[in-house]
Amino acid sequence: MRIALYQPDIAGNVGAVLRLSACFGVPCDIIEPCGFAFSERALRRAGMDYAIKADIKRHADWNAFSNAIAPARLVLMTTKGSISLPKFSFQKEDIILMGSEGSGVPEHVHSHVTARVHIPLRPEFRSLNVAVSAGIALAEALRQTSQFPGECA
Ligand SMILES: C[S@@+](CC[C@H](N)C(=O)[O-])C[C@H]1O[C@@H](n2cnc3c(N)ncnc32)[C@H](O)[C@@H]1O
Repeated sequence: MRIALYQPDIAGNVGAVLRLSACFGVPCDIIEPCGFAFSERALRRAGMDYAIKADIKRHADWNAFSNAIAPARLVLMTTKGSISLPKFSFQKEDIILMGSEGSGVPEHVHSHVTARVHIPLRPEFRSLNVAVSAGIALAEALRQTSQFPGECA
């Protein structure tokens, strides 16, 4: 399992996802450009001591990411997903792709992914915070594939 962030805008959200990544031992791909100056130094300065222990791979853009990860399945978390999280079956090598805070991912990314999955919400609410949705999706994926730390598959 891996988690990938598409052009994240908010440093605090990236810090929260990198903390998930470090705590669960799940590598994190960051698809740039980011909406802020991303660097290990900045993470250290912000006191994100968990985050700097994450296995981070930075990619200059979508094409660089896409070439680096083939042939893994890409599971896009999106409010427009055609299948709901409780009904989706994860596989061990899946990459969970999260959209950017403002605009999710562009159409060409929607058409590139293997599956588009939504977390069901009450109808009057549009979306969750990106780091919260990453945590919910990752927990379900790790549970289904018996990949929580210390679990034997
Ligand atoms: C604040 S939302 C962005 C909303 C954006 N307007 C869109 O259409 O994707 C940031 C990211 O969190 C994830 N997300 C938020 N709520 C979600 C939900 N209910 N189901 C699946 N993913 C969700 C998606 O990856 C989304 O791109």
